[in-house]
Amino acid sequence: MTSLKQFTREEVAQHNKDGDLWIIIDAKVYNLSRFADLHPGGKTVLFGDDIPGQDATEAFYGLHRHEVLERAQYARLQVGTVRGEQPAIVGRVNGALSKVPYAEPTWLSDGYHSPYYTENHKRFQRAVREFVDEHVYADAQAREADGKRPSQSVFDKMGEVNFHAMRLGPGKHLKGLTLMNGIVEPEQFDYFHELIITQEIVRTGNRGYGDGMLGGMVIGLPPVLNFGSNELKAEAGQISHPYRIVPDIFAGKKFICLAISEAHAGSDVSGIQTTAEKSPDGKEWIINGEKKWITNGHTTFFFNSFTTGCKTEDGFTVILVPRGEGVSTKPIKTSYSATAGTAYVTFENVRVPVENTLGSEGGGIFVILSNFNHERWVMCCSSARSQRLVIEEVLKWIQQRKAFGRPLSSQAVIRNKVAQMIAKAESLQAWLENMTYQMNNMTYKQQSSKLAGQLAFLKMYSTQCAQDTARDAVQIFGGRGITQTGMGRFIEHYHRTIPFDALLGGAEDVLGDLGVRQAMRAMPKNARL
Ligand code: HEM
Repeated sequence: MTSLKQFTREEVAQHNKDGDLWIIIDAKVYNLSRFADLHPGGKTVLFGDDIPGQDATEAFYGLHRHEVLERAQYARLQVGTVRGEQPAIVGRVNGALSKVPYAEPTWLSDGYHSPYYTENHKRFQRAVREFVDEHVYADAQAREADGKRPSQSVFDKMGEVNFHAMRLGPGKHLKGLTLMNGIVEPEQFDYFHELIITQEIVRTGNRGYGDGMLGGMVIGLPPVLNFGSNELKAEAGQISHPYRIVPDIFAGKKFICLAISEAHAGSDVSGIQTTAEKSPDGKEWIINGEKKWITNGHTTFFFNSFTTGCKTEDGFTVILVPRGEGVSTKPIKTSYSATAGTAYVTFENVRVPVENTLGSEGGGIFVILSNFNHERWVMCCSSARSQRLVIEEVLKWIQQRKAFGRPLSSQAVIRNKVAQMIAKAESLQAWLENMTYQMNNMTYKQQSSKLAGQLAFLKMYSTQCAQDTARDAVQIFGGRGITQTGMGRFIEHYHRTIPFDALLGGAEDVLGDLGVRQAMRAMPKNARL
């Protein structure tokens, strides 16, 4: 910036015609003379009232995100600054907390208090935010745009600080690992640390990328950790055996996903038609069938494994199937996001050792159910945080966008919609933190009996709120809320991808029903009005 020239406003005003066009945006002087013909918004708009040679700050921010000016090809249009003036508008600052009201949960907002978070959680949050902003954010924007899987370099970087391992929550799997460069000890790592990790990833604003970022591992690996043999998991360091997958998965070198649903079976696991039969010598499973809607099934095609639900002689059995002969995947086009790698997975006479069985033969339902509470809680963490991101986008938009000569925020109907969004996001986070505190203080068994209903309700309510918020945000952003580039790009993505949350991990109605049935079971039989 020091080499940039300074101009008076009068000097800038001389450049006001076709072929010699300058404008001022936030005290910065831009030469648009050659760019005018290439401007994505057209040439004529650049010659509208009070634009050529003038201060176009307000007009610019009514039509563009700040990030436009940060892109290299546009940043170089800046030729100087206005003498005696300083740019005041701040864009995204890596690692920083947002100053926009309600953009951060209260525990990260100035002057608020929380009984839940320790100094260690705060330090951890700062480190994770810096990490995500520095190493993940840009990749999330680029991959969501081109529909490819998250870049291997990002998986590798995350592996270096054991990010992938931490996404599975507290537990034995963390033993001996250095977490986030040693900020938190493995024994100290709790569900609030995990909540922080999940909520910070969500801030990239790309829901599909979030799932592409090993969503399949978060649901596919716990059955291996909890029910796989030691031989199958292998200790750190012994990574050469093809089935010893855990250390490689934590390093971001191998991948895993959960392969349960099929064309005939979603919530209704008993409808599964993929079969696993024993070979004549009893040493191998021979697997045949087709799985559908498998998150990460396609994009994590290198060295991946499938935690697969199969129909066996004894009922339903879960088997770890490494990619190999007879396994093929192909992408499914959904309204969601190609980055998530949603796939068909076909098994044709695939042979795996019987040692790859997870849990007991016929005991697959238990293996799958044992995962549900954690999976739903993770989804609540991400849903509560992504709603806050929408609020931040909306608050900025209604401040900078003018309609009928006034900012959108001057319309009571708009303020009312925003009020609903904020009330929902705040109540979700408060409930979520309560649940997280309970998880930290309950045994696994207590969690199963006491939290299944609560988490079912929380997940149901999170996705109901999310859909209301998405719909209202689109109304507020208008056409830009359905446009994949430009000012409403996060809103468009959110609105398009949010129905997915309401289906995965239990559809809303099923979850509500589960919670009430559990409550009825716990009713004192002698209770009367
Ligand atoms: C440094 C100066 C500018 C740059 C680099 C720039 C760049 C861009 C870009 C990249 C877009 C496409 C946005 C998208 O992704 O959808 C765009 C759209 C547009 N720009 Fe500019 N622009 C500049 C100045 C202006 C000015 C001064 C005006 C006039 C008020 C203007 C009016 C528009 C309009 C009307 C659109 C279409 C917006 C929409 O459909 O939502 N631009 N501009």
